[in-house]
Amino acid sequence: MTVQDTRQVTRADLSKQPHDVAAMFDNVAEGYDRTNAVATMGLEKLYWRPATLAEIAPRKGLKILDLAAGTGASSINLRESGAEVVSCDFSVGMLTVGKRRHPELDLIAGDALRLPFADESFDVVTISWALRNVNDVPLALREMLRVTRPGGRLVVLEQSHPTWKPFRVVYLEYMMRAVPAVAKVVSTNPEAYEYLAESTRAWLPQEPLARAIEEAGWTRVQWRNLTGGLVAIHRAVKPS
Ligand SMILES: C[S@@+](CC[C@H](N)C(=O)[O-])C[C@H]1O[C@@H](n2cnc3c(N)ncnc32)[C@H](O)[C@@H]1O
Repeated sequence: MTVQDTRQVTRADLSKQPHDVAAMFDNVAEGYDRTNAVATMGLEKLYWRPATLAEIAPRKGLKILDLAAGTGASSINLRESGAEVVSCDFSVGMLTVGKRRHPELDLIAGDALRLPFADESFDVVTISWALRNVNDVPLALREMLRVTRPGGRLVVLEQSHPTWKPFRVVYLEYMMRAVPAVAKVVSTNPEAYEYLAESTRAWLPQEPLARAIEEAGWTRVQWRNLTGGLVAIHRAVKPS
């Protein structure tokens, strides 16, 4: 075992090394759902997740992959619709908490860059607050395309860039810098929230992300801004 293997990784950096990202989420797993609720001032539960659910339009008969599903917070409502839901993540810590909170979920350990699923296995693939964390976004988008059936859909929920410039500057330059301070009060691992803020500031705005999705082979790419672009939902279809 190397020194690298034994150290406690409390946060990843913008190179998003998979080992560091997984270890960071292992460390925040227990408090993840609570910190999310506080840091988003309830918007996550009240608005952003329901809006994403509406885009996915889950129903009985659909087979849905919730990629990077973490503690299952993004999967549970999908499952309640009667759809068949597979939740995949590479943080065993997040999956362990997810299994304890939602024993009914079908949780599978796997890497977004090398999905453990056959081609064309799913009707819909969705990924919430996680595409930003992979270190090869085009490869992740191609992997999601591979496991989706022709005509199947992609739905991505992600932090984004506010559309009104004055607010964008305040949000990205000031409010994002306050996230670690809030996390110090509500999280046992505030360093991870420094990463959240940095990765949000460095993340692709709406249009470049739409282009990246298209370049990966998806068609009919569209997006919808929520709360002035604080988050955005991108959707696309796999060519038939
Ligand atoms: C911010 S959490 C989001 C969890 C969940 N989707 C939600 O909406 O609450 C990001 C998740 O992405 C996972 N993740 C990041 N990169 C990944 C990868 N390459 N493969 C699988 N999971 C990954 C992390 O382990 C973490 O659980």
